[in-house]
Amino acid sequence: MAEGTHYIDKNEEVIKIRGLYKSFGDKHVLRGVDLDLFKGENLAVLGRSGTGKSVLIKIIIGLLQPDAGSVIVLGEDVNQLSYPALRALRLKVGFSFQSSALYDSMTVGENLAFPLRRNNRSMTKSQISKTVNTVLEAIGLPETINQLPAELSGGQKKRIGIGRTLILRPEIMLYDEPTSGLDPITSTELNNLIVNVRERFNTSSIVITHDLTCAKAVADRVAVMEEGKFLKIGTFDEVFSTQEGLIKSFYDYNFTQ
Ligand SMILES: Nc1ncnc2c1ncn2[C@@H]1O[C@H](COP(=O)(O)OP(=O)(O)OP(=O)(O)O)[C@@H](O)[C@H]1O
Repeated sequence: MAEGTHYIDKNEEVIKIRGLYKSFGDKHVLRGVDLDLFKGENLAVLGRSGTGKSVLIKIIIGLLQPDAGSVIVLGEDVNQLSYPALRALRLKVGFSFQSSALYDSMTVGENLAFPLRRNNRSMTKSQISKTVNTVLEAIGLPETINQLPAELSGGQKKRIGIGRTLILRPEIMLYDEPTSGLDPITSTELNNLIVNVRERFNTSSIVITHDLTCAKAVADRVAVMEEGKFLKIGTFDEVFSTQEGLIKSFYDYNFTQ
């Protein structure tokens, strides 16, 4: 992956998951998930559709309750928090939706300002405007400030979606399929952005993706999920140096077609 000046602290887990189980009726989705995200780390979570990646993310941000196991985020046990404490924690965990989830009737600038207006009521207009400009510059789209989402390309929308998540300065970023639906060149730009975000905003991140080029470009470690647990976790080369069937087929599908 791209080299930077970041430092990964392997003594500090910003997310620590142990023994996580979740079923819906008789459908056992998570079956014993253990996972650490270290401070400063970018971790890619790979897995086929329906293996439980989104369920895992929803449990991390407290939108779903697990049946068993523990999820510690920034030192707090997500399942034991009161609603106000959970809300406060969620402000430190930015979730960047696959769909970008922008408000169509608002300009880019208004979309970015919206989370600040809602969550930082003490900020002045000029502080909000300054913060919006800083983030727009960081994501490389300052010229779009007065545009509507409908006027943006797919790649630009994804960048603005990421910007809107960054505006609250989260400590952890969760990216859901950041490159899905994008051409290879735009995907590369998104991958570079994810690497730059870590450098500039000191985030630790989980990147959910099917795109191995993305995983290779952005992640320090990759974790392959299959049937509700992690089959293998390690550097890209460690994980994909195997001849093991499922992992090899994942690799072949991405790189040898
Ligand atoms: N609220 C729910 N009620 C019932 N079943 C659910 C619920 N949420 C998820 N599931 C089931 O859990 C399984 C895992 O879903 P999940 O969305 O986590 O998969 P995924 O790995 O994120 O897939 P994809 O890559 O397609 O997004 C699926 O079979 C899904 O139908």
